[in-house]
Amino acid sequence: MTENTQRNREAEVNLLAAAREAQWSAAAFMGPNAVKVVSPAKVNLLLSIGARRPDGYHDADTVMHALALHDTVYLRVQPASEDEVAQLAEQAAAGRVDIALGGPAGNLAVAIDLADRTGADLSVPAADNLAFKAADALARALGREGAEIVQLRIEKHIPAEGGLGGGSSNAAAVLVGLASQWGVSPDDARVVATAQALSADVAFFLQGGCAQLGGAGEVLQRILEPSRKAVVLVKPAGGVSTAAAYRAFDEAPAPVSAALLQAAAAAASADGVPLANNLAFAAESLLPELAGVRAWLADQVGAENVLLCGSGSATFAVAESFAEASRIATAALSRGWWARPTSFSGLRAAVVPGR
Ligand SMILES: C[C@@](CO)(OP(=O)(O)O)[C@H](O)COP(=O)(O)OP(=O)(O)OC[C@H]1O[C@@H](n2ccc(N)nc2=O)[C@H](O)[C@@H]1O
Ligand SMILES: Nc1ncnc2c1ncn2[C@@H]1O[C@H](COP(=O)(O)OP(=O)(O)O)[C@@H](O)[C@H]1O
Repeated sequence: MTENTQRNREAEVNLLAAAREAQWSAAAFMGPNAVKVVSPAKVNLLLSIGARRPDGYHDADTVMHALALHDTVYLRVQPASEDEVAQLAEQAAAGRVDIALGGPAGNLAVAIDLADRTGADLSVPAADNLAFKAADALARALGREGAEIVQLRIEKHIPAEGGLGGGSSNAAAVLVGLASQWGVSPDDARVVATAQALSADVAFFLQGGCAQLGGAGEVLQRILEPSRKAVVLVKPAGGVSTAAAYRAFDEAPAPVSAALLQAAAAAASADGVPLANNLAFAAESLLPELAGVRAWLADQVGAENVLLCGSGSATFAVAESFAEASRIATAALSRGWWARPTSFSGLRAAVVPGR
């Protein structure tokens, strides 16, 4: 190969890399076909798991609260020809691109760029991403049979397997983003039913703020006044799988006391809800380091209440102020844990207006 041919080949490769990069750049997500969607984290102020049902799920009475900590989902929808989608399907089947095919007629091609900013380097194949499952389910629910390409860029600040609901929140963000692109209200009954069918946490993120949910955790019961307090989150390196936590729970189920449930039911605002989580014991049996995190947080000056986030592995403490939350987070980081100061918020999965 001559020096010139070599240089041309390198230039070609660089151009290809630049074109690929440009496809995911911020500019690619501007314009009428694109939206930016905020995708918040949650904690469960109350998580009261009950009996295992015949369908394998458990009854759940929970009060969830959105946090200011959030992922950002950029979403672009492009009409395409059937040939284009068929070509993408062929390339995906050959393993050349990571694109998932969904919709009622395999007509929806979904490409996902997951940019993990939590330091964990999360990697999920497009077909397994909850964001794809949401796009697929909504396209089916709305009977959208036309060929379309959906491009998603998910900037993750919420650590996975933390009990912070990041994946579910991304799914809710995709429902809301696609609904806006497809001319449907986010409160449309088909969007709500799709969220509920996906999971309890997805259903919550359509509502956001502070809410009490029943059923298996997907049935909205009532809305509570959100808290304005600061929160510190601490998570050790390991995660807890939600399904594994529920399995461990079944080996030693212990109910939340009736008095506590009554106090939660009587609370009109988030600040009046007593903290409780009867999945915590099961999660600690799976990841014993969690007991150490809990004890350490409870010892910190300025940390008022300490509780495991859902099925773990993050733990939260309500802090006296954002400054206190930041100070505790810094101390936790120096112990090698992931930690963030944040606050309770009234956020829900919602399109950011005016872009
Ligand atoms: C525990 C909670 C608290 O909000 O969430 P995380 O803390 O994991 O985020 C929820 O109950 C989780 O909700 P979500 O994460 O949406 O669960 P799903 O994907 O529907 O279920 C994952 C698995 O958990 C088990 N599961 C979930 C919910 C439920 N009420 N009973 C169950 O037994 C099932 O084994 C299921 O296969
Ligand atoms: N968009 C996504 N973001 C994070 N995790 C996802 C996503 N899609 C699928 N997952 C998978 O779901 C698992 C649990 O994710 P997540 O919802 O963040 O945890 P949790 O239920 O503990 O809050 C991850 O380990 C990952 O494999």
